[in-house]
Amino acid sequence: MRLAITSGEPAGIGPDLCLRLAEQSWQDELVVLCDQKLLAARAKEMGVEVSFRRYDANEPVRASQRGVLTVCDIQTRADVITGVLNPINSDYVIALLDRAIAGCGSGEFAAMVTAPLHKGVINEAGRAFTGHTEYLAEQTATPLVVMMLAGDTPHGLLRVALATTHLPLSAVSAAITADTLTAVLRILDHDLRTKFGLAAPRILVAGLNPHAGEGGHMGREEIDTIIPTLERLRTEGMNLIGPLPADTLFTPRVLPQGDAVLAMYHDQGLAPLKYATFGQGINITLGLPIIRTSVDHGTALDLAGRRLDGAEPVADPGSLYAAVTLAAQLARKQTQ
Ligand SMILES: NC(=O)c1ccc[n+]([C@@H]2O[C@H](COP(=O)([O-])OP(=O)(O)OC[C@H]3O[C@@H](n4cnc5c(N)ncnc54)[C@H](O)[C@@H]3O)[C@@H](O)[C@H]2O)c1
Ligand SMILES: N[C@H](C(=O)O)[C@H](O)COP(=O)(O)O
Repeated sequence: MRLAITSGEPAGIGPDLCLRLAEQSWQDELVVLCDQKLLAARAKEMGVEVSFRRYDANEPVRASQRGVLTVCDIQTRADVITGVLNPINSDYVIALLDRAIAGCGSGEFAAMVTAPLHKGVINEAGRAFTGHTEYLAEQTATPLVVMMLAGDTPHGLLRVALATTHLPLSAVSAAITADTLTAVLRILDHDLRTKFGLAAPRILVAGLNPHAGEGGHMGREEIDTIIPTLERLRTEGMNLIGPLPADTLFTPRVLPQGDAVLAMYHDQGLAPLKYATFGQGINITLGLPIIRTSVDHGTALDLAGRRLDGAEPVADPGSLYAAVTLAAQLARKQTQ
């Protein structure tokens, strides 16, 4: 298998983590999409010993050797200062994504894995951009996709999908309609079956309001939208539990009752997930025609370029390793 790894924001930890993929060998060919000059400079800064092999799409797919990084060289638009954002390089970040999406679409790559980018600096460069998830949906002409993050906790694997993604909190209620909730739950149920092999996935659905609305006394979204939608989808055979009060949903007694949680908005679901799994979890876009996984963290500008000599904390590559491993598993499953 050949997997594309986009290195993300050049001033952040994406290039550092990509370099650290070469700390082990991989069964698959990992092709890092990055400016090779930037990787060489960052390796020097971090004290990493690695050699680079230029990617050639016409060569046969090969396993990745420890100590060697295969690089699809795409040049930054301006010199990179580690830890310092530069809007001029936003086009470069987008070019990495476009190259990976095109390669996944043509079959050149079996999957894409994304290192973190910085949404703010891309907007500052004049491009409306809310995240990989939404960009991938747009670029693959997919009307709706679902963001799901997952990671191991002491109580078992936790999967959290989101009914809404990157939007202001003030816009969340209006975004939760019967139609969108229905579409999100259909994608989640379908992909839990097909991608994760769950024959009858049990989905714990969070309410939106405190105490799931307290019978309508603390908000009506549960009564007006969520409950009727869940009832309708249950008649189609979906195993849906809820709406449950979100504050006690993420507790060891409730979580084992489901295979995944559907949270109504970003921080409702991701705050408990990251509390339990940060640095080791993965992000996957469900409902896409291509396979895309990602890390569970952002650009961590404060950690970029740190030397690996143990003198100070460095970015943990665990989540990128987990995202690559999952992408390869899903790609393999798809070809079986
Ligand atoms: N997949 C992605 O592209 C992705 C995911 C999350 C956030 N972001 C973006 O990243 C930017 C910065 O976001 P933020 O500051 O909210 O979150 P962040 O994850 O970059 O940083 C939050 C904290 O976690 C630490 N941290 C992050 N990754 C780490 C790692 N691998 N190992 C050890 N510590 C780590 C940071 O040093 C910081 O203290 C924003 O633009 C955000 O939108 C991108
Ligand atoms: N919501 C994600 C998180 O908090 O980890 C993150 O912002 C990444 O989103 P995209 O994969 O859509 O860029």
